[in-house]
Amino acid sequence: MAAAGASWASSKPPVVIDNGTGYTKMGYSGNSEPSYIVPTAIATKDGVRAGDHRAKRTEMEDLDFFIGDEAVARSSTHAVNYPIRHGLIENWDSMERLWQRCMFDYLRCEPEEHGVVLTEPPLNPPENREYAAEVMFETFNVPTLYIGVQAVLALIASWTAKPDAEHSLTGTVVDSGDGVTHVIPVAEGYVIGSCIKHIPLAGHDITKFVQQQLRERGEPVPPEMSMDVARRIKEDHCYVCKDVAREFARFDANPGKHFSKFEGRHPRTRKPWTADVGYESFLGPELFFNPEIYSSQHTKPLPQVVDDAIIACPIDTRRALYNNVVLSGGSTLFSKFSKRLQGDVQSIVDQRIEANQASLAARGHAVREVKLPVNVVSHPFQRYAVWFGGSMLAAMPGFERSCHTKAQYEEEGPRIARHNAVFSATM
Ligand SMILES: Nc1ncnc2c1ncn2[C@@H]1O[C@H](COP(=O)(O)OP(=O)(O)OP(=O)(O)O)[C@@H](O)[C@H]1O
Repeated sequence: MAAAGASWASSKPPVVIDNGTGYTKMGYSGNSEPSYIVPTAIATKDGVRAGDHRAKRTEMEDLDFFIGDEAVARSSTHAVNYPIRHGLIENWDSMERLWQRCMFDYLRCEPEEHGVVLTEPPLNPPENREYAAEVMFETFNVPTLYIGVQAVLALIASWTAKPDAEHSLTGTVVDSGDGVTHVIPVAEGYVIGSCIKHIPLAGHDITKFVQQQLRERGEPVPPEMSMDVARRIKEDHCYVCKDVAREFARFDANPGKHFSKFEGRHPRTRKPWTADVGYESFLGPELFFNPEIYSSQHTKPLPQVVDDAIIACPIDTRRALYNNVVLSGGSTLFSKFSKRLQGDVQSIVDQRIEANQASLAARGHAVREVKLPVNVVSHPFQRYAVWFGGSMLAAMPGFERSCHTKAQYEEEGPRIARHNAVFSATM
């Protein structure tokens, strides 16, 4: 929706906040990195949970609370709450408090002087957008608000991978963060909602898997540190291998060469300990490609899910969707992730083409060579691609015309946020 006659209410750069299930990225538009990445967590005084009802808000207002790493660190004295589940805001009171700290304490901005860009997951209910608008315009008094679709922002961020190429808003976004992995086809800036696929495996599951492997091997990691150590091992040591059977054989042939060490200190006694890091370094990310090693419920490999999503899309979009598979989110950062994904999706596509051609030939039809290239795009901003896409978008000339304004909100109410601005209006 273009804001007719809207003027850019402030010359100050818009604030961009991408709230993920695990981590919130926040900063100012035009920057290449968020100013802060903190856990999307809030800690309130023990026994007093962050209210589930807005009615409770006033009596909670003065209570002390913490967000981010400070909240996580207070898990023994406070009730820690994660207001976003599977990408969707579930606890609006907590979310409002989290935004309050983001703006006033982290970004140190006066929200009434900055436009705000928020992001939304695929299939976000319109009521959630209305609610976000209500909080932003009424509680924070922001002059303008834009709610960007995460997959579209991830596509914009991927332009940095090919600065000279034509900027495309058609592609398949593979977004894997902490809580969920989505495969989202986007055609000319519009998410093809009916073709989105998701798998219930993401970074948190890989961390749990690594933790389980360390535990089963009896590594001397203090139990209270085990989740954090598993996460650090995952982030620093894990990689995607080409062939899991061959990788096992390589390790077994020379364990001394392939096992590495992780050293730490006991949090209370300060006694040093050392753990071996072994098979989990390639088995962790293997969950994406062979999920049955972790879950008996979800067994479809990610490359197959990507292919299923694209095949479900209109035929005239498929070539472009295969040609621009874009990665987004922390759990796509494993070394060689893009290469394996590209190779595996390409194999699925090639096998299907071959089978089709064999069947045509068997029926006496002429067969011509068909090529359908799969291209997986990775880039340096993948970790916070959605945030970065929001930052780029909000710095584009004319962006303000796509924002909802305070004046519109006052005239029409929260329903102005039901529909997102047509993205191309800003380009
Ligand atoms: N270098 C890395 N290698 C592998 N995983 C990483 C790396 N850096 C961060 N991660 C993982 O990425 C995940 C966080 O990613 P991200 O911030 O994209 O998720 P989110 O936006 O909070 O979650 P969601 O997308 O599910 O809402 C965590 O599980 C984290 O451990």
